[in-house]
Amino acid sequence: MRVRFTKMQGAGNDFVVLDETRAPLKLGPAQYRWLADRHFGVGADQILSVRPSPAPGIDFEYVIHNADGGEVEHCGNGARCFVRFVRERGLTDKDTIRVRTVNQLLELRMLPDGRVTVDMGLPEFDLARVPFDSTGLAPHPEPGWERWALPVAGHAPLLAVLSMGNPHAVLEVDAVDEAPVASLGPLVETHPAFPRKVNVGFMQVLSRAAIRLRVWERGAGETLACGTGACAAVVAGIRLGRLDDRVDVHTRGGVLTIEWAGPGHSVLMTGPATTVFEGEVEIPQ
Ligand SMILES: N[C@@H](CCC[C@H](N)C(=O)O)C(=O)O
Repeated sequence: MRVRFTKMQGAGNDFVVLDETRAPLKLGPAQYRWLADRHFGVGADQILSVRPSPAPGIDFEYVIHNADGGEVEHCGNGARCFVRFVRERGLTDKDTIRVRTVNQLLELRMLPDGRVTVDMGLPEFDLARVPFDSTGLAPHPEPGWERWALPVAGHAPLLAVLSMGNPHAVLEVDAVDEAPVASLGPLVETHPAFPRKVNVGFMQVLSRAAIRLRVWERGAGETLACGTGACAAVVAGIRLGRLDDRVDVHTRGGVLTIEWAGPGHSVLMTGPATTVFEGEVEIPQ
């Protein structure tokens, strides 16, 4: 099957974007995996499929697959790339775009400088909805919240657990460059306490308005940036009393600005989104 695609990136988190606004491509998990493969396919952390409006008042629908072929709920950097994609292809000329994902309705705004602001919705702290099974684990209470010591490979990292529409665990480290992202990340990702697995953020607090962050992503491994991971880390840092309500998140691929006014408020994420190239490939069946 021959497919046209656009390669995009947001703070170094990279995507193959597919235009399904005229006709569905009907790809399966093996085909998504091939598109994401950096050796045999195009190469990407996630595949974004842009589909037509599913209902009045909503401009588009978009579907996200991780590099491992699994469908996921949310992708912050992908949402910004999605906006540039529909604008650059002339699919809309709106500055504010409403899009439905598998479990959310998002509002995205194109800024005059080319960056995009995404209303990422409300963070979810109900553990059952993350989902996180705390059976047998004792909470470590903190002023305003709690963290959880998760037994993994002889360690017990203290995790803040929440959902941004997708599941996140955030742990604080002294120096993010030395953090055990590739060794601890997959162990936490697949721990039975997270029945749908989890994205794992390693956060170094620089000041009340700046953090450094690396994320081991569920279904993709470490990426240069994770938008929902940046939101989860900042929300966790605010609830734990370490951060103010507007924070610059320094990732290995760029800076994302996250704002959260507290419970009951949506998280706002602002950052870059860039088209890298367009192409056409024959996907093996
Ligand atoms: N890179 C994304 C997150 C993509 C989905 C994630 N790996 C998951 O499985 O939930 C972002 O920018 O948020």
